[in-house]
Amino acid sequence: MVMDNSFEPCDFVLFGTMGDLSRRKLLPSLYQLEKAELIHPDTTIIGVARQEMSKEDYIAEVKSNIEKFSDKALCEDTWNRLCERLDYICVDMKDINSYKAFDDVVDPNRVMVCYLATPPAIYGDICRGLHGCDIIDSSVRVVLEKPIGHDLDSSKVINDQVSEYFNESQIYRIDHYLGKETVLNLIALRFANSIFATNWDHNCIDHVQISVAESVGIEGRWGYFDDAGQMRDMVQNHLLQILSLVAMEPPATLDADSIRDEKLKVLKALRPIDVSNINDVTVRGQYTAGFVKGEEVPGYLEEDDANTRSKTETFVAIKAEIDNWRWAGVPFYLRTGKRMPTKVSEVVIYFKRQPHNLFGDSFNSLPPNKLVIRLQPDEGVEITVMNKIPGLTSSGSMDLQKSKLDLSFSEAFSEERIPDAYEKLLLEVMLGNQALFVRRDEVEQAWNWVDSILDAWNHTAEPPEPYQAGTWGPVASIGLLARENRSWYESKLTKKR
Ligand SMILES: NC(=O)C1=CN([C@@H]2O[C@H](COP(=O)(O)OP(=O)(O)OC[C@H]3O[C@@H](n4cnc5c(N)ncnc54)[C@H](OP(=O)(O)O)[C@@H]3O)[C@@H](O)[C@H]2O)C=CC1
Ligand SMILES: O=C1O[C@H](COP(=O)(O)O)[C@@H](O)[C@H](O)[C@H]1O
Repeated sequence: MVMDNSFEPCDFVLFGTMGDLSRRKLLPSLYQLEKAELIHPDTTIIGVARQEMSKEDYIAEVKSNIEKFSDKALCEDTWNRLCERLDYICVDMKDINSYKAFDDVVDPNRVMVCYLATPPAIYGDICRGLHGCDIIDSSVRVVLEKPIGHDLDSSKVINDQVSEYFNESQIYRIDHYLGKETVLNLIALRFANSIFATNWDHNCIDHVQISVAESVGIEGRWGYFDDAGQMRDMVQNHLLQILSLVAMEPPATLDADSIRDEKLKVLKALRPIDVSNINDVTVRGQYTAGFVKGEEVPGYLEEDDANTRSKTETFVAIKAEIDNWRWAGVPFYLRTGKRMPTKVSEVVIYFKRQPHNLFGDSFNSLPPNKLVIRLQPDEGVEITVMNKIPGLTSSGSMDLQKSKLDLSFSEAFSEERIPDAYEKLLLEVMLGNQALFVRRDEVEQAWNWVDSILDAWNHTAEPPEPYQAGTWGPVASIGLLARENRSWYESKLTKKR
């Protein structure tokens, strides 16, 4: 391990340590960081929840969770080191008096990281409670989970509550897609390769597709999901972050604000969608019963705890446009949904056809160049290029064939384990690097764009279009591209099934 001066020990406090996110993602990620020897030897990890539990019981809980959610058998050596760091306190986060428990477990002279894996509605209570026991100073960092709010106004309220006690430089807003290796690779791909850097605009690119398909349904989270829908759950954050990275201008440096300034400019340039164009540029759907990977699954309205009249969308497709010099006339088609045939996230850049045909019919019948960036799974990059079919012809013409240059990360970097996004983000927050976290103005600008779409959907009062689980969404989503003589990219992962 290389530990430089920025690597300080900290008290890492995990609020909501018994919740779903902590169990499935955060605790296993801390274990992986321990395994990679990336946690400072003096760092402590303190779980906070409202149930009475001894430290020993907490440690046993954490162990069984890591065993359940890690991909490999527990490494005893790693576990022994991790469990030495663990402690637990019982706090009712809404009760200011219960924060006294912190006095016994945190050291005021060390950096404290407060990870709020709780409902956002209690972020304000937690900040007030920490302030009440006098442990907030400029060295304390607070990590906020998404979604921050339900719309622009409620997100401002939450951000204001947190900002009463923390400066923006202390606030780390998580969008876990920013911790995915392949999402980060968008920056490397664009700005470390002149073949892409110089061709990345309306002169060369016809359109862009961003698809984030999930095969899972709502995973027992009806209460949360029905209030949110796919628009708030996925588009407001993950898809708009991917879009910003694909479309942003080159940042001056890789420091946090250089990148965030450029992403913000993209979000500000998104053409508003409202009642005047909602039906032309958006499609929303809701899954009905069907089969995913051969297994029968219920429809959204038949999920546990469902309100059978819900109009919440589980699928969204949008034709987005960015009104700036670089992207004039280049549509960005976004698509995301639950209960689709397979889990796959891809960005596909469709380049324009060459202006003059030297090659006759074979040129016209082949699609122009395409760059496919596979974000997950089977992470990699694929480029479609034209080649001459080898051989002799009497006419002197050339017959073309498309071929693929396919770089699969698992083959190219076979020695490297691809870390989970949360591992990367937990490490960054311990290092105090904000580059992979979302700034307040980005969150609010994203809400601004999304709110207008949600308002327009409410105004039209039309229900989402049904689509059968295990399909690619409502038929209208095909129409969104077909009427412009385009079609959704068919992932090679779908073809493999
Ligand atoms: N789960 C996921 O996959 C994802 C979650 N998120 C976000 O992460 C956050 C946590 O989500 P998730 O883990 O699913 O939620 P859960 O409801 O599973 O967990 C929340 C935790 O907070 C605790 N809590 C709530 N109120 C209090 C209180 N007053 N005092 C003490 N503890 C309290 C709960 O304790 P108790 O068990 O006692 O109720 C629970 O352990 C949310 O902001 C969510 O939007 C973001 C992306 C994905
Ligand atoms: O934030 C969320 O993301 C997951 C999808 O994340 P992934 O890393 O598995 O692609 C989504 O299922 C969940 O509903 C949402 O809250």
